[in-house]
Amino acid sequence: MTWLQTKQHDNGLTYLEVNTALCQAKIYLQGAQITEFKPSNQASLLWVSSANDYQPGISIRGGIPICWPWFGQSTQENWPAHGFARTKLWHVEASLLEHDIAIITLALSPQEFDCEYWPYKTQIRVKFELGKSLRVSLINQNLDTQAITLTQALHSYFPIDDIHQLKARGFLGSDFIEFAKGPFNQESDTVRFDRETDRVYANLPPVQYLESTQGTIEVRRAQSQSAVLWNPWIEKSKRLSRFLNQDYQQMVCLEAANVREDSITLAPNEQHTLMTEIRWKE
Ligand SMILES: O=P(O)(O)OC[C@H]1O[C@H](O)[C@H](O)[C@@H](O)[C@@H]1O
Repeated sequence: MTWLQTKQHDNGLTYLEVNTALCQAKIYLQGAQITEFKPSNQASLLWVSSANDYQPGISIRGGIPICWPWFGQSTQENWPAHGFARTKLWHVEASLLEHDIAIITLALSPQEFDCEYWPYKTQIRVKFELGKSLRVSLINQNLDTQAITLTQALHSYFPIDDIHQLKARGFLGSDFIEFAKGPFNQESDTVRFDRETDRVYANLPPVQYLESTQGTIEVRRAQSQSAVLWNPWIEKSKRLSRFLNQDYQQMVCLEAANVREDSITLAPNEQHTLMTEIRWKE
């Protein structure tokens, strides 16, 4: 059996299935969204809601949605939250297996760019490196004649056996904004969860740990000046699409990002790569 297969979900979405000596994974072409990553002999490292219905044109609730070229709500009324890249159809630009590491690059074709939202010539690619760890790089290049400014996030959803027991570590010394208030100084290294949490962190160290009874997930970021930590808790869970009321108990998002004051400005021809790498801590 080949290590890479192209398959189709019953609802029509195309995905890549990866099976190597080191891991199994699924990557949807819509949104360049990885929904499954399981290192061999270890548990899954990504969470997807069982309420998800994999419909064309609708972002999948889980895995790693790509938020681009803006994060959160747009300043423009009625523009989609988290940009347009997460619902567009990407194509496979390259795939190879090197020392058992699967390397797959997806790109967004120029015709998939929505000129209403983004009238600039830009190239974006997502490179997945799948081994014992998962590395995701969002590569932005400005092909325009003017500078462009964008915000972005790799919106990773992680599986947690019980949110009440979770200790998210590695936050000491950072600052965060929450619900339009702050910045607050993060005074302890560990964050615990007992309410809706929706923080944008700045000055955060490059590695955090999600420690729960099933193990510790290590989350690394590079060229990421911000990170978002999110759990919708009880009330917001009821309003979220493709999300069960009790799903908040089993997930947390820790997102490698460049948002708010940490937006990225690219001069003509300039390139920027946002990266996150996740693994089970040995
Ligand atoms: O429902 P979505 O558009 O996918 O957004 C899901 C969540 O994304 C981020 O983590 C934001 O900080 C949250 O405020 C938002 O609720």
